[in-house]
Amino acid sequence: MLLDGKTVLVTGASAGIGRAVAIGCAWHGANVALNFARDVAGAESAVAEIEKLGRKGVAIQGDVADPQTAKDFVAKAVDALGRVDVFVNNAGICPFHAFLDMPVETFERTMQVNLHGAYFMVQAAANQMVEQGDGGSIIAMSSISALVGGEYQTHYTPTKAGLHSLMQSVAIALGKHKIRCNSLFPGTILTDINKEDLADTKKREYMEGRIPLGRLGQPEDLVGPTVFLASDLAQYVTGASLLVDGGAYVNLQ
Ligand SMILES: NC(=O)C1=CN([C@@H]2O[C@H](COP(=O)(O)OP(=O)(O)OC[C@H]3O[C@@H](n4cnc5c(N)ncnc54)[C@H](OP(=O)(O)O)[C@@H]3O)[C@@H](O)[C@H]2O)C=CC1
Ligand SMILES: C[C@H](O)[C@@H]1OC(=O)[C@H](O)[C@@H]1O
Repeated sequence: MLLDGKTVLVTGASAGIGRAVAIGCAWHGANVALNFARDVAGAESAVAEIEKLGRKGVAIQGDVADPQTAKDFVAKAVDALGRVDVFVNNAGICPFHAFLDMPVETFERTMQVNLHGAYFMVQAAANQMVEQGDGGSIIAMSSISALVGGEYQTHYTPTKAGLHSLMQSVAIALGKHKIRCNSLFPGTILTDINKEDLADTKKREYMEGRIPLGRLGQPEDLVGPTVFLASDLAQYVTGASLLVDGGAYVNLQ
């Protein structure tokens, strides 16, 4: 199995993409520690799924916007599972809002969760990998939004571009430690984050119509790309990004 014997940490894994990726990594052989903020039942059921696959799973609660959460998550994951081979920075929010009257708190919270939180999480995971001395893989759940704009996402798209920029810089900083750092760029994936936005049938049909593969994404669509970047199949891939969008980005006209 591609992730046999590896320990994977995933942030924001009580629901959506993070949950699918955590369970998917276990399916491919990994033990998994998952971070979440509020959804205890979601996190516990993800651990139950991981254990059903015969792997170890542990759920650790913490708000990634607090820099201390990063140190605590990595320390508790190492206590429970022994080490960190793969770190998936996935936790994120996207409270859709117009630009001209964006509340300061919405802007700041989005930055703190999506970008500041990622910075300290990646730093904590990288320090653990450096201490272990045998490399690792860091994967950021960035977005197609790192490449394109969104009218109601002016606070969000910069966090996704920033996340990819962080991966590019840490790929250089951590290369000497054999730690690879890459970004995934999901397109529109059906999860709670956009449930309300896509409840608008006209918008949903427009979005679907833009996708050459003919459908919006499901959280499970991110499992294969994550496992690839996590595994030794990607041993010479670092500082890279991979679009997982059914072809939406290239469909201009
Ligand atoms: N869905 C999409 O179309 C796309 C999503 N992405 C990115 O993928 C990632 C996952 O999104 P998605 O699965 O759709 O979203 P969901 O809303 O379905 O899930 C978000 C997850 O993040 C957790 N989370 C939210 N805030 C925090 C926090 N402060 N600290 C720790 N955990 C937190 C939630 O946990 P809890 O509920 O327990 O708080 C939940 O487990 C995000 O970074 C998003 O930007 C990128 C491109 C497209
Ligand atoms: C939440 C949105 O539906 C989703 O988030 C992203 O990053 C994608 O670009 C979509 O806009």
